[in-house]
Amino acid sequence: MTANKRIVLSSDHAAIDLRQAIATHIAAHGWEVVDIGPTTTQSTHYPKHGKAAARMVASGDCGLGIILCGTGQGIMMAANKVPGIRCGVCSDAFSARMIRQHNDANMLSIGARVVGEGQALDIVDAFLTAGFEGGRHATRVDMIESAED
Ligand SMILES: O=C(CO)[C@H](O)[C@H](O)COP(=O)(O)O
Repeated sequence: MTANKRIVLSSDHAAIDLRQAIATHIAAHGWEVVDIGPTTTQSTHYPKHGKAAARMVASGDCGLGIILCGTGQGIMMAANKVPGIRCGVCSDAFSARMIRQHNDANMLSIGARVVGEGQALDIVDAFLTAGFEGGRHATRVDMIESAED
């Protein structure tokens, strides 16, 4: 669990409807949603949306972030270029729980062309209710965060 209950959401054009469904769902569960768009299905470029959301998490403005594109892959790659971001793509709830418990992920990426709304909401719930376990996993996360060799 994170103390900062502000969560940033963003996507590209492929995931507008699913992003809005997720925003409604998590707002109903006590999260302060910061939805930075976009709001239309006009074609756009996922890297700028992924990086914008990632910067809000990296700065501490938001405790967590959820980002989406068609597969979840491209926007995840862009977010992970921002220092301090650990973002995983998940298509199942088990993985979403584990990226919090073992990897201390601070962002979740979902593919709107991969999973349906019900599955996506299960993934989001798993991500938001799990907490980092620390211990041996902290050693490994520190290794991720250390300078590349
Ligand atoms: O999944 C994505 C990136 O990983 C994008 O959503 C996808 O590439 C967009 O494709 P298109 O411009 O054909 O809608």
